[in-house]
Amino acid sequence: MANILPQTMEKVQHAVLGPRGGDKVSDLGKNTKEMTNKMRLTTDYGVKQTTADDWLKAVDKDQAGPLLLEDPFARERIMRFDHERIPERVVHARGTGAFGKFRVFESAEDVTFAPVLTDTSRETPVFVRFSTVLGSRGSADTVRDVRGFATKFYTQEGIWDLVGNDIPVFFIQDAIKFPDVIHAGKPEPHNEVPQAQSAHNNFWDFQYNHTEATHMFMWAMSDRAIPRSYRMMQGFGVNTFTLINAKGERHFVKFTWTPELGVHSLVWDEALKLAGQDPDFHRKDLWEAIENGVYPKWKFGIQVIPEADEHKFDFDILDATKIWPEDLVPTRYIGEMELNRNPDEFFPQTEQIAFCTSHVVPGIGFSDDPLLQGRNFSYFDTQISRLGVNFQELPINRPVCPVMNFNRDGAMRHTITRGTVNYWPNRFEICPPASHEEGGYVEYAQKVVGMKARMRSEKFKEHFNQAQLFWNSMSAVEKNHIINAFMFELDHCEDPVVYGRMVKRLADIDLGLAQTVAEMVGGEIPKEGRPNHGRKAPALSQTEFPAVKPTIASRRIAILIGDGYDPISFSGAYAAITAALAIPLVIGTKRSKVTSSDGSTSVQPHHHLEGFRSTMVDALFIPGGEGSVRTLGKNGRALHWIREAFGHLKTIGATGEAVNLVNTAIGLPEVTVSDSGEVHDSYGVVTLREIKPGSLSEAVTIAKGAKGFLESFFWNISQHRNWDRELAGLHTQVAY
Ligand code: HEM
Repeated sequence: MANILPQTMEKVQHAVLGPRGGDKVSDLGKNTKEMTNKMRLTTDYGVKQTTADDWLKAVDKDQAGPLLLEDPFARERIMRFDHERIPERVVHARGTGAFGKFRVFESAEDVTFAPVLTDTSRETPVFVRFSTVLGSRGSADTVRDVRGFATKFYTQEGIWDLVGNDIPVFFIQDAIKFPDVIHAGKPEPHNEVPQAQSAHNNFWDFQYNHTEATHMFMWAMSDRAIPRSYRMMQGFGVNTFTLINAKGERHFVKFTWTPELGVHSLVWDEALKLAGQDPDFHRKDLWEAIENGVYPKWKFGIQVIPEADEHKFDFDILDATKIWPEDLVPTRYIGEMELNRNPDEFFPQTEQIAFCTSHVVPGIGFSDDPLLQGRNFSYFDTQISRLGVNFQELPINRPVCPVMNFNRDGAMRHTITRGTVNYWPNRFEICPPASHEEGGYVEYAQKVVGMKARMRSEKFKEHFNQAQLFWNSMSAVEKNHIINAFMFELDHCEDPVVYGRMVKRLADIDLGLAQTVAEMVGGEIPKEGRPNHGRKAPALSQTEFPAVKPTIASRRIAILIGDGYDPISFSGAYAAITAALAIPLVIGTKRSKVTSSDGSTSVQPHHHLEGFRSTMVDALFIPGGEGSVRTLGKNGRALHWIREAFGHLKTIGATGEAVNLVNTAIGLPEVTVSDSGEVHDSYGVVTLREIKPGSLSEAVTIAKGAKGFLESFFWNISQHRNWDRELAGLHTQVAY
């Protein structure tokens, strides 16, 4: 293969195609309108209308008459509305997205010539869509499911779509199985139940019968499947792609996103409740963070294997049910992405965005991964039925670089191309193919040999080693959560054949796991299992991914108050929470004004106790004040807030009289509280009985071993959840 010089290529392209704007937002500006009160209502064909309320009728002032079909305005409104819906995505139907930017801080030119991965001075606009897989468009955000993490890079060389998930492996090795795995997971065909759930017979029947899914279902039962936020998930390209460098050498590659805020999850009871209490929880969370200027960021990493090393591993590196363990192939972090702008309108942006794994730019290529190759066919094909053959012309999908070719016509064609020819070769030499040097995409000259046969290479047949590796690498808490997930899921399978077999399958991973689950779900308790190799791998447990630096930024912190609250603690905590870029949410016994103990101040709460729930916040603070605490103590919902936050392992802070309230509500001897001017931290319950001037200062440093009340409270919140509480079994002793 000839050498390719990216800089030359870029210069030639500029000369041939003209200057190019890298700014997707200004590109979208061509199609964006503002609505103002200066404008007047018109039909779609531009004629001003005098009413938006009355259909033209045969009518007089005493009698209603029939509507007249002749009214073009009314007909336009109704017919236009009748056709508003388009098919939802066949998978990943529910999602949300945001704009942002991507930049490499370390050039990967040793392995690729793609400027998006080598040019450190370049900022590439992106749009990211996060999603669940199984649920329909109107389903809930917090269900147990894989999350999609799809990134559209608007590069100067064309669109690169990196269509990944928050889990690095997949259920199947060969794309031909995709309809089966999705049918088995979606609602069952006879009654369309259950919605957005894997907890049913068909899902688990398939998992048992299809052993290559074993590794993936372990991930799907882990905390990865119930993220706290899209902002706190890793992303993985999953499939094996290739990178080609300027010398024409090829490397295999896997792509990874790692969040700056750390990888964090909900707890299952919270996820279950949120699905009903706030089905848009993740959607709102991303929106709120961006609106508040707390922009989520991810490091971009690559794992790279030289072509010559393809067969050096005991697994096939083209098998999407396998990870490349980091001790064998370390991740090299080379870039960073920030999401910093919410869409203007959901439908033409987040809904109409269309990702295709087949969209890659020069310097990036495919591998023979049999899942990826099927995906490369499927995405383009599905966009044709969802959006139409001209889907790439839609504003959100069109590249920021020039597009020119002989594709023509089709439903909803927008582009008007002047000239007399629509074919190549033509006598004018219009729109010739680009040469290599001009940036034309050149397939890597890969030698292909083989028989034409429906088979996979030998290493694809091993299905359990990495499922064991994953289980062995989990922390004690994560193992508990996986056990509980199986207990829940298999309890929802009514067919004893399904749960009985699944328990046997678990013995292929770990006998103790299988026995514990079997006892709970009612399957026969296995006596022996497949020997566990005992190996562990770094970077599989999400405890390996704390936030880059301890922070409470963007965390929601509820402050519970009633009339008679202590104004000093209240305002001290409120100011410090705000200064730390977290979100204070005042939850009152009512939403009308609540007055402080000395009558000096009053505050209008954001919500009242019934309207909002502890599930929607990360932590709880209750200031003292005799009257407030007395009222809260008699309010069952307030007590439930405290107990539920405790059960969900959240940090709880209390000062003054509220210390006793918290102590009584939790009611466990193991959880102790402050009885003086000393701050006390017991299992993440942070209390201070006596408030002195300066006890709650606004400037808080978040660091381990903090002594002050807010320091200790914030440090606990920055750790996400109090796992010691769970390890001591305390969370299960409180009713919530
Ligand atoms: C490595 C495994 C896979 C991953 C990581 C993955 C990821 C994703 C993601 C993130 C989306 C949502 C895109 C969006 O937000 O618009 C999606 C949609 C979709 N995926 Fe996959 N997928 C995988 C496997 C497959 C396979 C094997 C097929 C078919 C052979 C497939 C077909 C589809 C289809 C048809 C859609 C809907 C696209 C649309 O309507 O816009 N996926 N996938």
